Amino acid sequence: MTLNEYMHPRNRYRNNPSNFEYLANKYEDLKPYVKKKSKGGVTLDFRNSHALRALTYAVLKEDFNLNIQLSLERLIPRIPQKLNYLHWIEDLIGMKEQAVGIDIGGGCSCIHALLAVRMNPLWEMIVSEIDPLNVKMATENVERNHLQNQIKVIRVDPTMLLHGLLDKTKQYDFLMCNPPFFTDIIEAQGLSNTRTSTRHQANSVSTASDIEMIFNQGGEVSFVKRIINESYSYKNNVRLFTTQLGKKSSLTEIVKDLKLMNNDLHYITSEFCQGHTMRWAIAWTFDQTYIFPTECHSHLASKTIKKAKKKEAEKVPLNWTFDEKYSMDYIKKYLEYIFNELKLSFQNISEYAWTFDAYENTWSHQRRKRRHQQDDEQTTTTKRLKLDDEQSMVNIEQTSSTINKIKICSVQVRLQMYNKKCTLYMSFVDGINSDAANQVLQYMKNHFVSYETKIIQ
Ligand SMILES: C[S@@+](CC[C@H](N)C(=O)[O-])C[C@H]1O[C@@H](n2cnc3c(N)ncnc32)[C@H](O)[C@@H]1O
Repeated sequence: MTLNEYMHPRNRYRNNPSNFEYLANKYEDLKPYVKKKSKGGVTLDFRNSHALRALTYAVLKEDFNLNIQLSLERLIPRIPQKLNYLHWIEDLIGMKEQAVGIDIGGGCSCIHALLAVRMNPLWEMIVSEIDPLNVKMATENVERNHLQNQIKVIRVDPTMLLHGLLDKTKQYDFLMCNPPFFTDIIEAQGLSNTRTSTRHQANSVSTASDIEMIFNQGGEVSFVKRIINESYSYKNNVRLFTTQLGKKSSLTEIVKDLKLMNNDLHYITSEFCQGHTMRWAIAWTFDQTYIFPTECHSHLASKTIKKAKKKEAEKVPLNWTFDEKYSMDYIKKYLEYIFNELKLSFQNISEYAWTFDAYENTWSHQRRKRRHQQDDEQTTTTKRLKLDDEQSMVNIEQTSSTINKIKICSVQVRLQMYNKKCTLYMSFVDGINSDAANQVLQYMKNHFVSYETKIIQ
């Protein structure tokens, strides 16, 4: 079973895998490795490291205008899987146009940082690495693409992770990491329990060196636990910490630990799928005002893919994309205008994200409601006049307002900029009317033009 349909929705290879034949005709170095199949079409031997490297070169040049050099003695990155991780980060940080990120262990390719800044031209990346060859090649790859103003490759000591790399006077939007996966050479060679005996041979070659694959003080679990421990010292500097994991068992172990910790960090987990490969991921933050976007949560359970997918479909946030001419700030003003107009009790959770609670339906049948409201106001005035003498008005009003406090809905609202267009996302969180977010969105759409006219006048 291929997992491509579970790739990130913005992953350009999700419905459009690389065309090997086209690439082979265009890129001479790839040509020798692309073979015609007897039944038509072409194939590439993923177990041949030369073929894998030539394909990576071709894909990066063709789709990202990136020229890189890779060593056959080091990890050759799989681009579609890297995109899954990066798009997830883009979602986590709210599609920020400007961001500063950190990549722990950039490898010789420096792939996370190169793709990150290619897709987000205003981002900056700080990349750490312990392996001298990787540092040299990563630096050259950055220079080869003239991205040294945006990407800094820093050689660190193997005992260092965050301490000594991060600057406590600076702010970073995210941290990412693809840690060395294995505990020792036995595990790295697949001789221990990472693959069960019933699983077939890996579909592609691994060119990773020992230094890249092995963290001999406990593999990726220990590596990530160390990052988590050190992250406490930078809770006010880094908004979102993330890491990828090569094994599901590592995720289970780390989550078990996090649950036991009585701490002020909150986290989510997710999976990245591509071809026959799955990777796992975890994101955590100490920012109590931050709400993880719904689409970033884990959405796959290997054995119940269909069920999970259906559930996920129900959770997909409503969205509304605006014309390029509307800035995020304009839409922000509009939203806050609507929240006030509909008397929704709202709270900013970040610059472009809110939650609102509604305790009465103020968006449907507005005219009738307004008439009712006027009637009610008249009755209240009469009551007030009658009761003023008895000094009991306050009590009555307080009692009736608490009696009516049944929550219709809590809704999460976010704005994100992508390709110069602002998109509004709304997700129903809880309450008695699960369609309420949809109804409010409809109200917003219906009143957008009249708001614009009002503003222009
Ligand atoms: C699995 S590789 C990931 C390479 C690349 N980011 C990728 O995804 O293809 C892990 C990398 O982390 C580096 N590394 C190991 N310990 C490190 C440390 N303490 N600080 C920074 N990098 C480290 C290794 O040299 C290796 O290049």
